[in-house]
Amino acid sequence: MFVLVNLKAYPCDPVEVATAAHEVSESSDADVAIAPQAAAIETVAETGVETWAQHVSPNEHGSHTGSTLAEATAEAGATGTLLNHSENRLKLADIDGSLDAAERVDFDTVVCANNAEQVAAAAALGPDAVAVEPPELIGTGTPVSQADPDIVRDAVDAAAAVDESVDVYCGAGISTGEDVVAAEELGADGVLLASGVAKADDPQAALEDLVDPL
Ligand SMILES: O=C(CO)COP(=O)(O)O
Repeated sequence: MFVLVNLKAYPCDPVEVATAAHEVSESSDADVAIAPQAAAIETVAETGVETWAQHVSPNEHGSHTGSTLAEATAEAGATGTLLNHSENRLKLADIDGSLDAAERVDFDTVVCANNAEQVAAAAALGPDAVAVEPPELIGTGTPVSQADPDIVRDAVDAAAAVDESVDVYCGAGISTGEDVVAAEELGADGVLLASGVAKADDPQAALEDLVDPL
């Protein structure tokens, strides 16, 4: 299972979380990656953990003040990017443009979506993976696999109907190893989570618990 920890804009120590994630990834069957704030990509990548951007712009080098370029995040050490997170929704054309930008630097890509219909649309754009995250469950601690497992099943079917090669992750409310196993049993290839690790008193223990049953 792929475990992608999105640090959002939480006030955690990204290097502490990344160091723990690297250790847990090395000593378990899970692949754990961290998506920190853009400004922390370099220090996070230096820990050796797989490092992702939370977003990249469709823009290339040029007069684009405020843009987070795929090229800049790649130079800092990122190897993948989230796109269209529910807290940073994009227009369809911008998702497509950002996927092109990600392709320029050979990034892995995950396009987030709220439901199966959006998963199908996102899968049609050709990312490596889509992630279904019902916004109403984000940050609640109630996992989508428990609140409405059909959301995950339907997302898996919707992505496969469009493109079998697109992986499906699920997220929202995931914080325990039991939640990760439930996601796997529903057909997900990975999980996307945030507060269960970024807001934990002991991020290393939270990460160990997440991958323990895998
Ligand atoms: O938005 C999420 C991951 O990108 C999910 O957040 P939580 O894990 O805090 O519910």
